[in-house]
Amino acid sequence: MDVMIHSSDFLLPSLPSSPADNGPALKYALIILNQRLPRLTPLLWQHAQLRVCADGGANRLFDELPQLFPHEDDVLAVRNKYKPDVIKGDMDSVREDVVDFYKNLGTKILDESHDQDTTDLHKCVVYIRDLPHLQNSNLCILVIGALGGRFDHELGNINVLYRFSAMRIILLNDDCLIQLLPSTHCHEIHIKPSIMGPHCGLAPMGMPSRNTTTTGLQWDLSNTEMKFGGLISTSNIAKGEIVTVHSDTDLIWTISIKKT
Ligand SMILES: Nc1ncnc2c1ncn2[C@@H]1O[C@H](COP(=O)(O)OP(=O)(O)OP(=O)(O)O)[C@@H](O)[C@H]1O
Ligand SMILES: Cc1ncc(C[n+]2csc(CCO)c2C)c(N)n1
Repeated sequence: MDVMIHSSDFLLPSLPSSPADNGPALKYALIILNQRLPRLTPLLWQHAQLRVCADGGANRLFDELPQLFPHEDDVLAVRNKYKPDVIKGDMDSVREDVVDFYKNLGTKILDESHDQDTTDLHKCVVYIRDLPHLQNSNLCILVIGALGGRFDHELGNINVLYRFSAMRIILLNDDCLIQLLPSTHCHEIHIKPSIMGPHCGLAPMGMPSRNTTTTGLQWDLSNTEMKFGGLISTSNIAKGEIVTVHSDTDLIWTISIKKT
């Protein structure tokens, strides 16, 4: 079975010119959801080649991004600099003045109000997935605003990880990140202890796992069964710089991000 390598290079001030630890050279896309912008936003924005706002996520960019630059008194200059490539969703939350502002800067506005069966995050992931110039590239989608807040939204956001399990998608805020580890691969997770960890967790959310094995954790699993209603791994500790995971089912992996 192939090994999938996971790095957290996107949390570094600048992306390394060659990928760390034999991992693939990844390109990043950023999706901004409708919750308070994390302090990490400017860093992730800088690393991304494509920036997409999900519906009301555009209000957050417009209203809150200037607040992340308190020493910059030209609010308009900040807004002009941080122009999203696309705003997509059912458009029931983004304000008209915000749409007009970004439309004038050249942002693509994609109104999918006819679709009331998929979430705005789902719609944005489909947009990125179907972009011809990004196909076959090693793309990782970073999603901010997905954790905390309304629990139905959180469930919907996690469900997107399962629906697009072949894509690399990472949900993150200032405190932690979460991602799916598909059972199609063995996983090697590279951890930079100066910026993340040690607290971490591993859980099957779709279906029980009959067999999960890990290395590099304080409480490793060895052909262990995990299920909701039984054992799941929370408040675990990543001991070193590499954690490996192998399981018969897709698992949710989470690790804390350090305050810098
Ligand atoms: N409180 C929240 N908690 C977690 N995620 C959220 C929350 N609010 C919004 N989101 C995320 O941001 C996206 C855009 O949210 P927005 O408020 O613009 O639209 P919505 O009408 O509430 O969402 P949707 O149309 O997807 O049901 C949502 O699809 C969801 O992924
Ligand atoms: C079983 C079921 N539950 C809820 C919704 C409603 N819904 C799901 S996603 C979404 C947001 C559209 O942007 C809305 C309104 C549905 N369609 N089907």
